[in-house]
Order: sequence, then C-alpha cells, then structure tokens
Amino acid sequence: MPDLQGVLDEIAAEMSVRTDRGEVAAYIPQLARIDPAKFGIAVALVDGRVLTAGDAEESFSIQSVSKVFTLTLALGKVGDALWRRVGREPSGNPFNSIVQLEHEAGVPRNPFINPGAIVVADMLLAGHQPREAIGEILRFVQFLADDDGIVIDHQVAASERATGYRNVALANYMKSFGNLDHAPELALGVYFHHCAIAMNCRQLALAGRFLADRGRGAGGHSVVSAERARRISALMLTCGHYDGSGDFAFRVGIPAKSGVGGGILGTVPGVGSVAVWSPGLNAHGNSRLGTLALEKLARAMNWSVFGA
Ligand SMILES: NC(=O)CC[C@H](N)C(=O)O
Repeated sequence: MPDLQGVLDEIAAEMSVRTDRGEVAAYIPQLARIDPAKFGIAVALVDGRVLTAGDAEESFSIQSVSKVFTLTLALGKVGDALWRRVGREPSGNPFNSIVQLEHEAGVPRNPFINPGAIVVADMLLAGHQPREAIGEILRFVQFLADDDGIVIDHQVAASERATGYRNVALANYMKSFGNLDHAPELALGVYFHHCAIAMNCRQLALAGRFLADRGRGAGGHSVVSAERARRISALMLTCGHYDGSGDFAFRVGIPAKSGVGGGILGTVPGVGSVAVWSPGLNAHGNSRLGTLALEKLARAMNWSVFGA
C-alpha cells in the first residue's frame, strides 16, 4: 500500500494553507469561537497502528458523530425493535428539518438526523435519569476508544441547551405522536450532552475502529457482531451526511458520519477507521476541508468501498 504517513502529512500540509475553509457553525455559540484554521487527521488501522497528522491531538466537539455511538449502544439494548421508531432511509433534508415528521407519523427517517437521534436518546433513558444515561454513553465511548480521558464539554452542552429551539420543537412534535417515552426535556438533556462529547482525531478514529474490524474495538474486545458493524456502516454511507450524503459517497466513497463541530468519522472495512477535523462547514453543515481531505486520502489509498 502507498506510504500512508506520507499521504497524511501531505494532506495536512495542503489543508493548513487553504483559504476556502467554509464557515464555523455559529448557531451554537460555543462552537462559533473555534479557530477555523485547525486541521487534524488520524487513521486507526485494524492491525493496531495509529497514524496522525496536523492537529490530531486537539479535542473538538464531536456533535453528530456521537450519533454513531448512541445508535450502537441503543441497538445493543433494544435490538431491531429500534427500527419500529426510527427509519433507515436518507431524508434528503437538513439535519434539523421538521417537514417529514408531519406526514410520517412522527417517525424520523433515520437515526443520524436530529429527530432520529433524539428518539435514540429517549431509548437510552429507559426510565433512568438523564445523568445516568449520559454517564453510560460516555463510558461506552471511552470503552470503544480504550481511553478513559474522554470527557463531555459541559459549556458546549449548556450553550446548545440555551439555544436549541429547533431541537426542542422536534422533540415536542415527536412526543405529540407518541414517539418519545420520556418528557422531551429529558431526552434532549441526553442528546445535548452526547453531542458535546469532546475528542481528538486519534481518540475518534480509535472509537470507530470497531466498524472497520468486523465489530472488534480498539481494546481488542468484540463490541458488536460483524453484521451489526456492516449495517451501521451502511446507514453512515446513505445518511451520515444528511442531504449531502449522495455527494459524499460520490466524492469519497466510504461510510462516514459528520458533525457540526467539523469532525468526520469514516470507516474503510477491513482496513481501518479515519477521523478528520476542520471546523469550517459547507452548506449542508459538513466539514468542507474534512470532506476534501477524505476525498484525497481515499483516492491516494484506493479506499473507496466501490472498488479501486
Ligand atoms: N449536525 C450536527 O452535528 C447537529 C448536532 C447539534 N447538536 C444539533 O442538534 O444541532
């Protein structure tokens, strides 16, 4: 295989000088303060090696990338019954859109748009206090990455809670259809906190490694079955970038999940996982340079799941 470290170094060097960086998310005030000049990338190979370049050791808000981990945890708890309350189709709409919920009985199209992730958060509550569910999610992510140092940025969570009017609307709307078991504010408390998990690229790549390694996590333990890892990856490919998912598959060709903090977690089945971070976003709320970096990486390494 081509010299992966050399490819990562070259990509990081190019990305650090580009000026077309996109816009940092401003609707969550704490995220608006992040330096758009940052760029980090990390690859966790299934053979155990981790390679990084750029600001790969600097923590950022993983935001919607966390939806991969909450979906995985919820599937472990409720199994395929989850799909009675959340669909598996791309929405073709922005991540915070409400329009389809009215015609589709309050059942969100998929677990990666905000309403889908709020339903998943509601499942993780399972009659407990939000604090317990949040603690369980954090411990699960720490376990996946084999790293106890991962924390929640409570300032980001508070910032989103104070301004998350759309998410409040989505939760209340779904509650009116009977698709939340708990009070909307409880499900939202879980949701805002898991979105506020802070990780660096190295930790994020390690946490996602189970997707590339037939369900085996960074610590070598089996996290999920190989089939479940495949299915979660399929949803990442079709829904992981919202209404930009088709374009991402076209350009990059690997299953991946984005977040408005500028992070993207991708998986190359049988090879490894990759995490990239560049805070500036494109019009769909996906990292602009993060996407470009993954496009270049996948091309240089022949990593598209659609063939070399
Ligand atoms: N796309 C995202 O990362 C959105 C997550 C963010 N916490 C929100 O609910 O708006």
